[in-house]
Amino acid sequence: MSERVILFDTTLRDGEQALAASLSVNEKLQIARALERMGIDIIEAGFPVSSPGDFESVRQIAATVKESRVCALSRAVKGDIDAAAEALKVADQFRIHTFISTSDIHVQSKLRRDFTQVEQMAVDAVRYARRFTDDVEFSCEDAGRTPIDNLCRMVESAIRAGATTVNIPDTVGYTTPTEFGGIIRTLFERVPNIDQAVISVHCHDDLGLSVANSIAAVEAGARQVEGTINGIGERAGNAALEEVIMILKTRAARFGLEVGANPQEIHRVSQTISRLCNMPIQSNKAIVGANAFSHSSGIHQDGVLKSQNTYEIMTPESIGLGRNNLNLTSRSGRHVIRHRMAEMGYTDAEYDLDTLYQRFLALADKKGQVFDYDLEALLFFENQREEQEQYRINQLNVQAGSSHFATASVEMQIGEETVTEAATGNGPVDSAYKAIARATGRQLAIKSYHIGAEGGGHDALGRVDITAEYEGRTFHGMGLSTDIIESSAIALIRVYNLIHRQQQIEKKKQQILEEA
Ligand SMILES: CC(=O)SCCNC(=O)CCNC(=O)[C@H](O)C(C)(C)COP(=O)(O)OP(=O)(O)OC[C@H]1O[C@@H](n2cnc3c(N)ncnc32)[C@H](O)[C@@H]1OP(=O)(O)O
Ligand SMILES: CC(C)C(=O)C(=O)O
Ligand SMILES: [Mg+2]
Repeated sequence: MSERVILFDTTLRDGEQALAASLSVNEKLQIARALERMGIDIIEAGFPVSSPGDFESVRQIAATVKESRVCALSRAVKGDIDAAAEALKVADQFRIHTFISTSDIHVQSKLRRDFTQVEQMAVDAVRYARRFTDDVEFSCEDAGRTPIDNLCRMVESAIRAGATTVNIPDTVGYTTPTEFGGIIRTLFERVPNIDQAVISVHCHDDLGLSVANSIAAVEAGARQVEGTINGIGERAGNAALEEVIMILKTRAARFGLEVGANPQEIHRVSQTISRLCNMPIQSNKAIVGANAFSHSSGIHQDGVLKSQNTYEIMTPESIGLGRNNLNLTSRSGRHVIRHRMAEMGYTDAEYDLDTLYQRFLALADKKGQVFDYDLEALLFFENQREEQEQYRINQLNVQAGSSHFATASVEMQIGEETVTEAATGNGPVDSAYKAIARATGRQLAIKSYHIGAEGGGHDALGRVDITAEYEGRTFHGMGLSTDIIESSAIALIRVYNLIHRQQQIEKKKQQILEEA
């Protein structure tokens, strides 16, 4: 049997570090479940010591995800490791990932210590983490700029202390493929106990080389690759895992390495993450960009018509595109909806068929044909609704024309109370937002507002993404509807509910502190 490359996804940790607004617990759970369905080996769910919200999402992911191993990050600090272990302990098996910098610049300027002290901190942290689990990963932060003698010394010490995976990050995306592959090769040549741990890599994209560096490392013997879906992450991002997967699959004959993930899930996972993270995908992005499988020029089109492999090294079907040939309309029944959901990987337990079907019919009546992404959008909103208990819109009416102010009236449910308000504004969205703000009694600063379309053609769903600031924190809300004003209102209500939930979490934390 061939060797295996372990896939480690850090979308929920490194990826989330780069978002304008943090994800809610439910959004993180939805992403974790999509990654699990895709067959990712290790899911880094967060950095529990960093906030009560992150702690709670790691805890819930550890309690829910069964097929992938859940991991959490900690500095080489006891309190961080305690928080990670506490959040993860609901799972039967879990990984603690602890790290500390090894490069001269980080050791001296950031940690303000010498290398020997840092080495001792790493050893202590790994030993301490091993008290909670036998799966401990240690990362040498900024390994790409670390003098090779120090790197070899740190890797050897971490393994001796009990690290079962040692990760070599190119934290600032500084190295080139030949250089980075050379570092991994040197570790294999010089570290005497290296065969007692899996060697992992974690590359950043500052010079656009993260995937190339990861592949060079695999060629040199690394057997875990860390990355994120769509390459999101700190600054220019992390290695895009979908690219790593498709390189190892498409060029399987060259690498001869097994990868567990199901590539047919790639398109959907990528779309889900882009939508929830409010991170659009550039159209020419490899594998998941809108143009990745389209052919524009005559000579190419002629070639593809004669034989697809003239210009396609992989098929769109291989990443889960274009598998649906059953039209979904208001004449469709529950069986086909269930069939499509199962094809997309959703189990019956993950949604309520009757509720989804009723919402599907309402959409099909408005829109005609309904596509897979519409079903996913409906499910996404069903999940959001479950969370949205504090603020709800009962009715929203807007009047707008070219010659006068727009007027909006809204009836809202705020907890147990029904509140009615009205406002005028510069346009329909402005007036609706003012009426909603009056009803809630909370003023937000809207920092960005984007309208887009989900799906193609004039009957696409209108999608609105907003970011809004409240008391120094940024929140992201997304709304989808056939009516763009409704989408705008849904996005805003989502933000109000996120603020409410954040305040509940803070309150709970305060209570725990007071009781302690
Ligand atoms: C390369 C990476 O992606 S690393 C992960 C980055 N992710 C994040 O930082 C997101 C989560 N971070 C946080 O929530 C906060 O930064 C916390 C909770 C971890 C720490 O917050 P604070 O205690 O306020 O410290 P702050 O972030 O300002 O500074 C970091 C401190 O940790 C130290 N530190 C940094 N990395 C490590 C490490 N791996 N091990 C031990 N100490 C470390 C720094 O030297 C600094 O210490 P100092 O206060 O003695 O100077
Ligand atoms: C915490 C480590 C693995 C990291 O994200 C990095 O070095 O980029
Ligand atoms: Mg990183």
